[in-house]
Amino acid sequence: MAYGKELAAAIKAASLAARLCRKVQKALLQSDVRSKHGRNKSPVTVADYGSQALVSFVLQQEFPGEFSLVAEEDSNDLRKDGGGEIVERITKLVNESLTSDGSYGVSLSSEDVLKAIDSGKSEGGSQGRHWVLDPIDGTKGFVRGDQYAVALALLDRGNVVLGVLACPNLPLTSISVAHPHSPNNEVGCLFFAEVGRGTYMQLLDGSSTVKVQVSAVENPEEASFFESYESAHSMHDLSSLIAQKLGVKAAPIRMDSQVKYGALSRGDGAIYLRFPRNGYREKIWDHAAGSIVVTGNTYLS
Ligand SMILES: Nc1ncnc2c1ncn2[C@@H]1O[C@H](COP(=O)(O)O)[C@@H](OP(=O)(O)O)[C@H]1O
Ligand SMILES: [Mg+2]
Ligand SMILES: [Mg+2]
Ligand SMILES: [Mg+2]
Repeated sequence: MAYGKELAAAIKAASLAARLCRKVQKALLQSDVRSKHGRNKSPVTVADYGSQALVSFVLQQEFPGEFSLVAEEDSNDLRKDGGGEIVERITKLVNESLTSDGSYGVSLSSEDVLKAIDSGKSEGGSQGRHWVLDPIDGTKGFVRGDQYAVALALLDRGNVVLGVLACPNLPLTSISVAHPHSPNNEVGCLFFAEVGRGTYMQLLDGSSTVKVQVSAVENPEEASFFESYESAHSMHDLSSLIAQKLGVKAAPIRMDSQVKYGALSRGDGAIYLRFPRNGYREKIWDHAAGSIVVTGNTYLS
């Protein structure tokens, strides 16, 4: 495998981060949510920071020396007055995750954690290799108790060459309109794809790996479509108009985050419609991992 070592490290990092996120989501308190930017009220939680610190730390352990990470969060707000207590909580969470895994016999200081978060400040680019991370994609879903993903991808000379999507709340079985989710179904999937090698899904503990396929439906009348849960992220009235013009009959499946790409990659639905509002600029960490997971079987070698 051309990127075998990178893929194994990415799966490991994303799985550890997903475990941390699960724990925080279970115990979620309103005080865990910090308003990151006063202007757009994008939420960020201890889990977003903890996940980024963990992934960054694991990747740097696995690839010392050659390391570039483009990631969503930074430590600016944490370093402000009053951030100390939250940094301690993040540090505790990160250390608990590392201890439970047992592969890295270290304990990080608060400063180590802040540094790990800030190693995600690379500008990326079309030369060399860059990791791309969304430590929690769908923070709004995470806070609501819904869907979210840890999304990690690797760019090599400008191309996405591997992607991992850990989706702790996605049912193992299809969430299509035709197969409504039974409340007893087990949840927690991880999708991974490497260029030329196809897309696979496994449980979050790494077991039960299966190859997945996108939907074979060609007739829009039989297709269902995914869109953002948040109407502020994608214009629902426009997608409903387009779905109608396409002849799609099913109601939209609204879900947060790149979990939509994971669900698409295994054929739960056939279409993903996303229409950001005027002026919004998409970020690479919101699509890099999802894009290769959904197209992973396209150019099999
Ligand atoms: N006004 C906007 N328009 C489009 N996307 C937005 C947005 N505001 C935030 N987002 C992005 O939408 C992502 C969630 O995707 P989705 O809409 O599919 O649930 C968010 O990721 P984060 O939750 O990582 O910040 C965020 O980057
Ligand atoms: Mg965000
Ligand atoms: Mg995101
Ligand atoms: Mg995010």
